[in-house]
Amino acid sequence: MEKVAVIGAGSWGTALALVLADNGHHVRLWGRRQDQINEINALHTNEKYLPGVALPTQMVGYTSLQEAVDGVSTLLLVAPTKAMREVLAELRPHLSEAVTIVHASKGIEPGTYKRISEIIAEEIPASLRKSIVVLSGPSHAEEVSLRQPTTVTVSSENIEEAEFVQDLFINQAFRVYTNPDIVGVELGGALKNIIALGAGMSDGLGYGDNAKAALITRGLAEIARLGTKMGANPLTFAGLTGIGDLIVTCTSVHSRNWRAGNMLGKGKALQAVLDQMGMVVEGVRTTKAAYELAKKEEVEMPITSVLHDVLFAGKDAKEAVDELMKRSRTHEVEDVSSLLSELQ
Ligand SMILES: NC(=O)C1=CN([C@@H]2O[C@H](COP(=O)(O)OP(=O)(O)OC[C@H]3O[C@@H](n4cnc5c(N)ncnc54)[C@H](OP(=O)(O)O)[C@@H]3O)[C@@H](O)[C@H]2O)C=CC1
Ligand SMILES: O=C(CO)COP(=O)(O)O
Repeated sequence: MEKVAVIGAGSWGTALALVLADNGHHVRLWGRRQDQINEINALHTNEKYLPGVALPTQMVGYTSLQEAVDGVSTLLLVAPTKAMREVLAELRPHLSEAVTIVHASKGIEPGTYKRISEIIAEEIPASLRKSIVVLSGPSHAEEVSLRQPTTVTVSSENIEEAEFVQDLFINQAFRVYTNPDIVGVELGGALKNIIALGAGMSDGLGYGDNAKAALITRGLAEIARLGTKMGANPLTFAGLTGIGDLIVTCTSVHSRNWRAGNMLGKGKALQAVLDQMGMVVEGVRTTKAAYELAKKEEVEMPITSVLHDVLFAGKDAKEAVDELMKRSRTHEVEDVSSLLSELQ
């Protein structure tokens, strides 16, 4: 059995800690608020983030990073993307030997356009890490904590380390696959949150299932377009961390991105929505990062582009949909359009 420190005691960190504890591992869950950690240790609950869920008694909460990481073989990072660098910088002095570093967060850093594995590689020296492994896929914490059937993918440049992490997590309710395409796995997980905001917005505007199916399908097309430009395997977007996560986030009431989009579609202002959510809505920052990255890389991302304008430039949500519908006609499959333009 392994000693694992889970860094981030929000919904997802707590749910993943529960999977590890179910598998018999020694789990330390780090959070920054003493009241929350007292609750986890005394009452074995985390009511703010996973209401009604009884946590295993062998899961121990810490507010000291030093104590949480002392002697562990594996770190699981589950902080919001915007806090990742700060958490890693705080963590670094407490690491004395190389550990396996897993992350399960979903985002891209605005300004640098770095994926989280790239941020980890920058912040933690190579001598202190055995490998960096990404865990991603269609997996809402609320369902994982009820042990409902869930599938995810782990990805690393080091296949043995990916398999080590697969073995840490896999159980009857939580099935884990491996995929060597770390770029595709991370980008699929991050970019689907943009489309989920759009799907929520479409529902909030009162549009139906046709519109949502269009957003999911054309959303996947633009995710794959940017992803392949950044070096991903296009087939990854047909898998759990691509279409799988896109479906769950665009259609589940558990999705914070969908819920935030829904409120925006009903006319609420962005800041009011974020204040009301009280949980991380990664899609907002990721929209900004992806919009800028797509411009830089000259990749067409029409849905991301109009969402960017709704979130950050005051565009009306209904007008954004009209704009998407009025775009000039095109082929659905890009290879066809490039072939035709070559023939012309
Ligand atoms: N929830 C889910 O089902 C899933 C989430 N994810 C991803 O996991 C990541 C974390 O999300 P999730 O757990 O849901 O988020 P939550 O909103 O549930 O919790 C956020 C957690 O991060 C902590 N936090 C916030 N800011 C900082 C900071 N500056 N330094 C340290 N800790 C901080 C919060 O602490 P505090 O309470 O003290 O504010 C809280 O513990 C995201 O990238 C998300 O996309 C991926 C798959 C599923
Ligand atoms: O990534 C997730 C499910 O796979 C969680 O999505 P939300 O952050 O929108 O809740």
